[in-house]
Amino acid sequence: MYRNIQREFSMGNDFFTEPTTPPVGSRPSSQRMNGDQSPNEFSPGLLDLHSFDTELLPEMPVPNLYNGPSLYNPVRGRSFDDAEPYISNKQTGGGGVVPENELLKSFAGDKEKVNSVAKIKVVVRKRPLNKKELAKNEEDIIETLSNSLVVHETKLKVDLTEYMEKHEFVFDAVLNEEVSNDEVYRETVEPIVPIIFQRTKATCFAYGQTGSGKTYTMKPLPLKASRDILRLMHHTYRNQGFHLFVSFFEIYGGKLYDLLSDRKKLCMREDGKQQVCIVGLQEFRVSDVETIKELIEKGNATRSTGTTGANEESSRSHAILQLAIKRSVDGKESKPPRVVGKLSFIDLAGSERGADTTDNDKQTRMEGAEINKSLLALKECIRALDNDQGHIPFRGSKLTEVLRDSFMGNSRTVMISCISPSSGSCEHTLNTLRYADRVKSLSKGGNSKKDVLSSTMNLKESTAQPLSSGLPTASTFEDDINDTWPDQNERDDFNAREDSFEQEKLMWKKNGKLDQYGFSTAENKLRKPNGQTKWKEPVRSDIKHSKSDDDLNALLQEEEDLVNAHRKQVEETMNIVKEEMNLLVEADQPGNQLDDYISRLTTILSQKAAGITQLQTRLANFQRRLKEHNVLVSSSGY
Ligand SMILES: Nc1ncnc2c1ncn2[C@@H]1O[C@H](COP(=O)(O)OP(=O)(O)OP(=O)(O)O)[C@@H](O)[C@H]1O
Repeated sequence: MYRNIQREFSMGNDFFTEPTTPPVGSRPSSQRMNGDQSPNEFSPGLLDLHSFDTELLPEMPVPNLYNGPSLYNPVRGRSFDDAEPYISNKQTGGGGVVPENELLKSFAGDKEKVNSVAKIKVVVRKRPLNKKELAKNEEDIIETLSNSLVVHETKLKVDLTEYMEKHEFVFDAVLNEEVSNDEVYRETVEPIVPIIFQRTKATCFAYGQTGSGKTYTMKPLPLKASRDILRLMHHTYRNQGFHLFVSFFEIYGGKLYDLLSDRKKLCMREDGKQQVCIVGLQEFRVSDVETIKELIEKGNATRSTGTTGANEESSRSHAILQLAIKRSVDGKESKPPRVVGKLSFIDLAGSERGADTTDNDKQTRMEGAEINKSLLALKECIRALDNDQGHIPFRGSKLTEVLRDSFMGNSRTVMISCISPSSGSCEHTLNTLRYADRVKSLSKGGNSKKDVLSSTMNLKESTAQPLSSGLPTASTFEDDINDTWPDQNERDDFNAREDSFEQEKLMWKKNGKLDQYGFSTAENKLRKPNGQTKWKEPVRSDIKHSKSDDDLNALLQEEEDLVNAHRKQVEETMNIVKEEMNLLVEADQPGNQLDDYISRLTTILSQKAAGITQLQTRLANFQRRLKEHNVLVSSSGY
């Protein structure tokens, strides 16, 4: 009776009203991966923080890419050294032919279609079995259909015989192992490219266990998106003062590092208007694809990697690549351009880091804890946004703090859940799919509250960037600090610490060796939890990180624990019920032993009661904690 458990989730039919690409089909995986293939494509991805000026632009016309011949030549053979931060506004030459891009074309002149792009889209991508998995005779347990998939989990009965449990999930799209990166782009990012010219911020992130294909999936996306963005800028929006900016940074162990500036440590600050700024982040103004490619390659090469049992090239950091579209005010280059829209790509660290770190050192375990915290907080933020919750728990982690403005207002989110097909990864795969499912099931499409939030938050760009200077945001943020930090001592203190940090970095460069993670040893000492950083984070009177943040983190963790305990209890109950069924069958047999029946039934009932009581206690404790923090408004409110 309980051999097959089917979980069904309804699919939000709210994504594209008229998909221009046919649903990507799937077959049982006959095709296997020929070893660990390295993508022959470059770059991974990343994110941004400058809010944008909602009043800057009138309603923009929806782009029509196909007016006139292409002047855009993506390859210009420019070396990275030529790419100064803030590259001058050279038009590209050449006569490359713009390939047909059906989806972008379909947006032309149809604002309704722009609005119809759902707020949240959840896509699953299954990779092929790799060499190691094949060598271990691991099986492909994922059966994919057009927008659903079934996980075939092998389980053991009490008598140790095997049985199959099926878990079925439905998402906006399911991409099987035969789907190319081009198709992934068409399904995920391409639909949102045109709307970032419409004062929209969009975020695309990949989630999944180590080695599931996040980097492989994310790498090509920013470049493909840049191509389409430049195409729009060079045709539809030609001579309209639009510029494309690229930045690339990572969050490692809760700290920010600039991947385009020698892993320079960055500070994230929030001003009184709750606008988030990254102090010192280099932004490069770009006008051709080749330069973007070089920047992305440089960032990827700088990204932290470490070795784990699951994936030797495993990434321990969240990498955030942002493409910002800015526009000069009144088309005049003398004034700093303002952000119109932004597309952020986030290649998240492996989702199971905590579980994978038992054999590693303390620092690795701490990294795992930090990663888990941020993934949990990310889910909570998406959930809160779609639940119309007044309070969005951005401060649950550095990742969500940094993403804050990308989730506010007229935003779009695309989540790509990457999964391994192998039987050995079944548990992690189910966790990934449950995470994706929770994000999806919370998505309701339109959400008026978010728009209310955006207008009340007064989203304005806080880090004006001088068009002519080519300077990164650091210098301009100083002005912002001077404006918003009334206390001169605090400002001096902050500046002194920044100077000291820069000097120390020079010394590391001179003397230091890089450690296995690509960090200098000196930098590691700075980061070590026991040694504590040599200076504290700049203290701002209007930033309250302290207790409320800790409380929030603890609550988020408790909630996750409760859900896990519930899941475990359901599984245990099912096992017990199976045992009961067997007992009843035996009781019907002639000559059964009454004593045996009574004693086994007693045990079974006690087990059931104990499980329920345990869960009730945990639930009551959690409800009490929520009430203490004024989170729970009704018994079903959270
Ligand atoms: N769809 C795919 N087709 C072919 N090869 C793939 C695919 N997805 C992943 N791979 C290969 O699997 C290996 C692991 O992928 P990848 O590095 O992208 O994993 P990851 O999820 O980013 O891992 P980590 O979290 O540790 O960084 C790589 O060798 C990659 O080339």
